[in-house]
Parts: sequence; structure tokens; C-alpha cells
Amino acid sequence: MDSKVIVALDYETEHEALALVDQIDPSLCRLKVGKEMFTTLGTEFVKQLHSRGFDVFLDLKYHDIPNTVARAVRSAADLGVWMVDLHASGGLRMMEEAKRILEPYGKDAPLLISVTVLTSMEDVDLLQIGINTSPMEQVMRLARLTQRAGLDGVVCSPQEVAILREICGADFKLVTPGIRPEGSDVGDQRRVMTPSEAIQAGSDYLVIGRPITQSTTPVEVLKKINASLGLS
Ligand SMILES: O=c1ccn([C@@H]2O[C@H](COP(=O)(O)O)[C@@H](O)[C@H]2O)c(=O)[nH]1
Repeated sequence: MDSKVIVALDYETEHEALALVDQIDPSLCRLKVGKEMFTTLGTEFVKQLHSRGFDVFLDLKYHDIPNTVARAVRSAADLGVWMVDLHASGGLRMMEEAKRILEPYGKDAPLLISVTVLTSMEDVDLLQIGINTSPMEQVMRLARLTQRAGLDGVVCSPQEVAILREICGADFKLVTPGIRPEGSDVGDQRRVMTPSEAIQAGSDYLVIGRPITQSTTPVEVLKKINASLGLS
């Protein structure tokens, strides 16, 4: 089974994260390590997940000058992660250098994707940082730039997936946080869809955190989501 779900391991402690990880089979999902756990636990935690057979998306959303970002991407490749990301708003040259530094890795290079517009943002948030356009327009602009730089895909909200699939084609990876099963708390997310809606729209991978990790029955929730996608 090729799992579509990437569980965002946003926990305070290694103990909490592994309590979930050790109940699930790697065929059920991939795992995402983000800023909280990486800052606390570093590369050793990623290695622990690898040793348990999981693909890891290292979600550190690099955003810096081209040389710095490219070198960080190379470190991620050396760590052996499955996917790594950077902010498209770092610009074309930054993305091109990050892609170029992965050339020696060939087929073993991680997928390199960009974050377009955070799924927590809506029109007013963009306006406040001087972007006078809709999230949809800005996502389209940054996805085109990402494709021009030769990256493998983007992080976007499920609401932009259908149009990006048309613009960017079938092979361009569309990775979508902002996933909320029916009835679950939206929290700080703004551009959301349910898991099955997102897959129907054309998402390749669904990033899901709190609806699973904050549940008292996380494994059941994960299995229920997989079942709703026809992946049980
Ligand atoms: O635009 C983005 C980019 C990344 N994320 C990350 O995905 C998860 C979502 O967690 P939930 O608990 O399901 O909201 C989280 O780790 C974010 O850092 C995102 O939400 N939006």
C-alpha cells in the first residue's frame, strides 16, 4: 500500500512521539519531523524513525540566502530523508542552488519541494505582509516559480490542488496540510478540506497532525482516514 498520509509528529517529547510511532506499521503512513521535534531532538530522532522503517519528511522550511539553504538541503540528503522543503519566497536562485546541490545524489536524492503560502494564512494575512493578492494567486505564482527551478513539487492547501494539477501537470507533487476530517477542530488552519476531498481534488500526500496526534485513539483515527481513502 502506498500511503498518502504523512503524520506530523508535533510532540513535546520523544517519549510521546515514539508511543504513537511504535503502535503503527510503516505501511500505514509516512512521518513528518518539523521544527519543534527537530530543535529538541535533532538528527538522532530522524535516525530512530528510519531504523523503524519509516520514510521521513524533514519539514524545516528553509528560508535563507541561496548558499545557506543549499548546504542545509545537502545535510538533509546526507541524513537520508525522503523529502525536504524550503520556502518558495526565498526566490528562484535559492531554489535552483538547492536543486543543483542534490545532483550528485542521483536517484537517492530526497524529494525537494517548496512551501507556497502557509495553510494558516488567508487574504488579510497576506495583505498585512504587503502581498495584495489572494492566496490562490500567490500559490499559483510560487508553484510556477518552483517548477521553473526544477523542484519536485509544492506544499499548498487542498483548495489550490485542482488548479495546480492543471497548471503543473501530473508528476508535480502536491503536498497538502490543512487537512481536517469532518467535525474536527480547524485550530489555526484557514484553508482546509477533509482527507477524501483533498485526494479527490488531486493531492499526492496529506499532512495531518493534531486530528491524529491529539486524539485519545490516534491509531484508530489514522486507520479510519486511510479507510476513507480506500487504503485500508
Ligand atoms: O502550509 C503549511 C506548511 C506546513 N504545515 C505543517 O503541517 C502540519 C499540520 O498540522 P495540523 O496539526 O494538522 O494542523 C504542521 O506540522 C505544520 O507545521 C502546515 O500546517 N501548513
